[in-house]
Amino acid sequence: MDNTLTETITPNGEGTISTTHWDQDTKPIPRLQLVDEEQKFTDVLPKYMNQWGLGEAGFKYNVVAVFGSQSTGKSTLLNGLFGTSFDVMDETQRSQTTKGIWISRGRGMHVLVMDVEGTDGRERGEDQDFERKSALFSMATSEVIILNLWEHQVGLYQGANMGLLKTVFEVNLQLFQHNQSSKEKTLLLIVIRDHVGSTPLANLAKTLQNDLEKIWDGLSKPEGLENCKIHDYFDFMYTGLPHKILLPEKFNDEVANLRQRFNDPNHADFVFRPNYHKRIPADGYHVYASGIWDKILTNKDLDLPTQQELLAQYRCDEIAQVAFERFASQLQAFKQPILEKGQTIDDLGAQMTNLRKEAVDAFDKNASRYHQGVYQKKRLDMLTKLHTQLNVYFVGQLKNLHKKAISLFDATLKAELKKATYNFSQVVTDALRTAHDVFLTGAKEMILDDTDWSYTHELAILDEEFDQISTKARADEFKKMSKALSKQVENELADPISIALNDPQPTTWHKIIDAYKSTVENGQTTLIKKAKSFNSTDEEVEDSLLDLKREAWLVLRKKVDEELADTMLLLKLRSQFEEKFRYDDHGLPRVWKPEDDIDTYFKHARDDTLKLIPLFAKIDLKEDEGFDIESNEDFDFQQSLTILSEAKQIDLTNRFKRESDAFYLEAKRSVVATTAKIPMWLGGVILALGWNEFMAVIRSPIYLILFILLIAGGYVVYVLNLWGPIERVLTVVAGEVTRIAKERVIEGVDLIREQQQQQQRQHVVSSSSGSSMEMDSLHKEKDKDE
Ligand SMILES: Nc1nc2c(ncn2[C@@H]2O[C@H](COP(=O)(O)OP(=O)(O)OP(=O)(O)O)[C@@H](O)[C@H]2O)c(=O)[nH]1
Repeated sequence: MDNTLTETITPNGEGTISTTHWDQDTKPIPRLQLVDEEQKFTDVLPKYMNQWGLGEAGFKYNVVAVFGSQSTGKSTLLNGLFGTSFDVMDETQRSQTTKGIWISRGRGMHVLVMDVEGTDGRERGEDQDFERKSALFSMATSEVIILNLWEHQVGLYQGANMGLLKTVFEVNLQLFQHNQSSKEKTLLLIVIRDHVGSTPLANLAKTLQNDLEKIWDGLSKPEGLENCKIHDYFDFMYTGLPHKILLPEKFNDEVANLRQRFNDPNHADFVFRPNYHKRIPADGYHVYASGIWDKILTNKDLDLPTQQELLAQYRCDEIAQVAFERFASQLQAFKQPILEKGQTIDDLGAQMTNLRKEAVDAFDKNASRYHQGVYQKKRLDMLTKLHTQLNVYFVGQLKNLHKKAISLFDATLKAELKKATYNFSQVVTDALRTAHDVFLTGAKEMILDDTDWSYTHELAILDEEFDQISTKARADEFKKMSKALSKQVENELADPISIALNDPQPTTWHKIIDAYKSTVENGQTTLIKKAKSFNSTDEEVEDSLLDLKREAWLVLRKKVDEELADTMLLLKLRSQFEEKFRYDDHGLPRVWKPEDDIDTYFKHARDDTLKLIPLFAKIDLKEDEGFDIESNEDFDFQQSLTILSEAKQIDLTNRFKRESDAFYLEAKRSVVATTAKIPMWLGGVILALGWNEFMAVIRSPIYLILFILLIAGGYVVYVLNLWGPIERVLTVVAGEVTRIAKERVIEGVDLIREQQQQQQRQHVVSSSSGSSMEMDSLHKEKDKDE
């Protein structure tokens, strides 16, 4: 059988089967016992629905059930009408054939056909229980009920068929008692079998209709439905069929005609009107039908609309679950690792939209056919569930966008600030714009419709971080600038301070202060220029200028301290002193003569030099009246003016005095040296006394050669500067000789002592016993020796 049957949609929106496509529907159509003799509902209906090609039919299928007394040719009629293969009674047995409820599909049409066990069955005796249950089930699940009647039973108001009809009406009222506004109708197609024709069908129909209304009126109706009419719930159609056995051909022709009413939507008496449809999507039919049967079995109130709602809830949940599982599996493979690695996913928003659309479409496709209230609610639930899942990605991506924007901002700032020239505030503005764009573009792209997702909080945090980064960058740049300015100040101040302090004068400090002022002025000009690019406020600039002044002053102090460190200061004093003491007014070195008054010179020079100590001791602002630098808790200007403490000054004075004394002595000694010359006569005496020795040397060639060698050797030693090595060699040799000589002397002394001890031992042995006097003398001698 072709399961992919095409359908046409009728103007009323319902699908129906295009008969031209059913030509190949010739294979046997499987049938299924829906409810068995044990009143158990089948588990395999979904499988059969698929086999019949109705699994995906949605609303495009119809259901018809047949009702009637046992062995009234119901199965025969259904097989003839729908091409089904329900069991037909064997003429020879005449026993009940249809047990329970059977179902199959009509050949060439999307119609579920139910063959219901005949009523009044001998096999069941008086048990009317199953009749009621099967009627209830058929009414709840079918659009059209075929009622099978023998012609001769028409008018027999008290007959078995009338009991059956009463049951049908009663159960129908039960189905709608809880939802009285519902006007779902069922078509009762009454087929009069073995219609001979002597009584026109119309007359039979009229009689039957009267009977039916009588039955209806006689029903005890539920509360609220007391005045309802039979036509509120039922439409009626009547048809007659000739005797099958006696007029088989006519019977077949009429059955074929009757089939048209089920098959041709354009037929005037087409039975499957949309308002009869139970609105149960084909994929939920088994759940619905089994649920109804379950309710019937457990004797619970069977309320059709509630059943439909329950079915909708069940099926919508099922459909949502399938759609969600598919969505979840797609989502799982959806680059989660990328987000975990801190990277961003391109087009995440578009991809999430697609995934969501796919899931919602899958849900809508099947679930939209169910109860609309339930469907809409479940759809919202599903969307919430999808959004919860997707929100994880939204939040993850937002976090990574945040990181991306921060690192971009940071990197851009760093790169731009490395350049030789830049305008800080411009650099920050540009970097901020770029980073913002990256974040906002990514964040906006991810916001899905119908969500309350927002990135404003993240954006606020991001802005705060941008602010922190730019503030830090600004502070760093300012620090760098201050450092550069300090360096500049240091360089500019170094020479003037050094020069001024090496040539101490009363104006020394004035010169230094002047240098400080001009340096600070230069620095301030630079600072004001740069501060503009930092968008600094006047207050900030003011503070920075003050800082610069203090900074520069500290640099000045540092340089002064270096220049006036103890050794440096003593050096300066000594050079000043030497200048005055050792050089004359023309700057030439003084050669002291005995007549020079060294004491006076020395005193003047020393006193003048010592006067410099108080000059160096404190920065003098006499000539710079009003010069001041605002102090703060870390900086005390007045205190910074003192260079040398009192104690230090005394210490330096003493140390310098000691050093200067040396110059005095040296001067005195140089006078003595120039005065103590060797007198001329002494040369004459030496010449006279050494004349003979000189002549002896000159005359003796040996002496002369030795003398010349001695002189030459001495010259070589002098020229090659060998006196040092020679001296060391001589020292080593002398040391060695001394050592050897000492050893020899010790050896000699030991030998003599040994000989003496031997002699004494011989003397003691020969006198065998000596007097104590002798022993004493011996001991004394030994002690003496020792
Ligand atoms: N007189 C008469 N007999 C018929 C007609 N149609 C079928 N039969 C016979 O009636 C007998 C019962 O036919 P079924 O089709 O089995 O009747 P049924 O109502 O399905 O029987 P159960 O399923 O047992 O209730 C068979 O022997 C048929 O040949 C008919 O139109 N007129």
